[in-house]
Amino acid sequence: MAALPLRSYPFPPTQNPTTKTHSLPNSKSIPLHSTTTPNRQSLSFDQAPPSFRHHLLSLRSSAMATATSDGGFDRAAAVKQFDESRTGVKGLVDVGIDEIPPMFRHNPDPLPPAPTGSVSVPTIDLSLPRGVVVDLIRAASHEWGFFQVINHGIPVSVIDGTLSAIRSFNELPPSDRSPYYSRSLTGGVSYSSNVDLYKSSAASWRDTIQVLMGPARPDPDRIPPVCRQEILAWDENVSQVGRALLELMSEGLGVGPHRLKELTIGDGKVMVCHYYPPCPEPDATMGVVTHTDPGALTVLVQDSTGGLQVKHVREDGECYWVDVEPVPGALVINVGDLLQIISNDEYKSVEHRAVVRSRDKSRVSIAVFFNPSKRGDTDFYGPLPELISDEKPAHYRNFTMTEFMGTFFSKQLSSKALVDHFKL
Ligand SMILES: O=C(O)CCC(=O)C(=O)O
Ligand SMILES: [Fe+2]
Repeated sequence: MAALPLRSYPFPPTQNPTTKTHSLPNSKSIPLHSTTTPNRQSLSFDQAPPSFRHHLLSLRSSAMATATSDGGFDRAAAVKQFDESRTGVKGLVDVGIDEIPPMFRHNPDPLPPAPTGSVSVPTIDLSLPRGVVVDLIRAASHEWGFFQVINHGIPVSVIDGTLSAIRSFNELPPSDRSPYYSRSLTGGVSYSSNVDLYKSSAASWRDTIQVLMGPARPDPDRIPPVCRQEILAWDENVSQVGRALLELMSEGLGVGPHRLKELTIGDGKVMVCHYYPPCPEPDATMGVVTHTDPGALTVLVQDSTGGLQVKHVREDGECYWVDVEPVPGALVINVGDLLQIISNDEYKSVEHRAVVRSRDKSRVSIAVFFNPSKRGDTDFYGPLPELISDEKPAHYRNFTMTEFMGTFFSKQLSSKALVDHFKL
């Protein structure tokens, strides 16, 4: 049985052959930062140590325009140099760029935003009577694949403290962040920019700390001290809410509250802490490109900046991007591909993305992906037999998690290919 949770987010922890391999930092040898007095200020270029300034300047010129001999833009070289800066997108902002490097430019998306106030992702109050909550969650999971929950039991102060700890890490001086920079998830923790950097056709405006939280937690010393306690506490809190939601969603399928838990969904956990730096050209780039989450269930918390959008087909057949408006204290829940398959399409895994909103404000979001921990060669997943009948035949074939993960890692993020791959 594979011990790893379903995935590294959003893409495989495989090392590009052209990239230097950096081992995870030995936290004992890197400078430690007080967790009680985090540095909440961005480091300006002038404050950076001289060696780092030189490094950032060379990065700036290369990322801004890496010319090929024929005068074209050498994307591969720009990507490599950017990665080797080991300071992420925030490192570019630290240098004071006033336009985004070409490697971050995305083609405009033709899909329009929903007319203001016309539709919104449902917000569900978990303190309502259980039967009501089950019905509301079932309907939202079917129609939207997304919903927000309030009164889930995690205090707003904990949410705010966790988000600000992630911001603090990303706003440490670049030379203090870079020892953590790594694409390798060996040891269960990584900090890097664009986990799919070498696969995507355009890079996104975000940096990410990933932590594999289940079935086993990593050595806490591998998590940067400035956000260590908060990350570990967030795992505790979100796991409780995740388990409660899985029970409610299991009940919503009419198979009793424990059916999804029996499949060990909830025991495999990956936490991804995204930092979207302020951006000089927000409309020219993306925070996260259009994708679906491959796992079973995602629990996400976002700050008040906004930017998460869900693709929604209205009753009249029109398709729009709908903002998942930040609701103070709320958690955003979404169905992943695996749960869509297990539910035989009762619940929908819906495409979403994060746009970049601000020239002068950063955005932080933290997603926890819940997946099965049982991953043996004889552990098959597919539509629950209880949901299959002559009237409702199975829409998908069965598969092992090894096949599921292998398929995911072979696909691009911005597609619905994973679900389609297993369709009958
Ligand atoms: O930052 C966000 O709001 C979205 C992140 C996301 O979709 C993901 O991590 O899968
Ligand atoms: Fe996502």
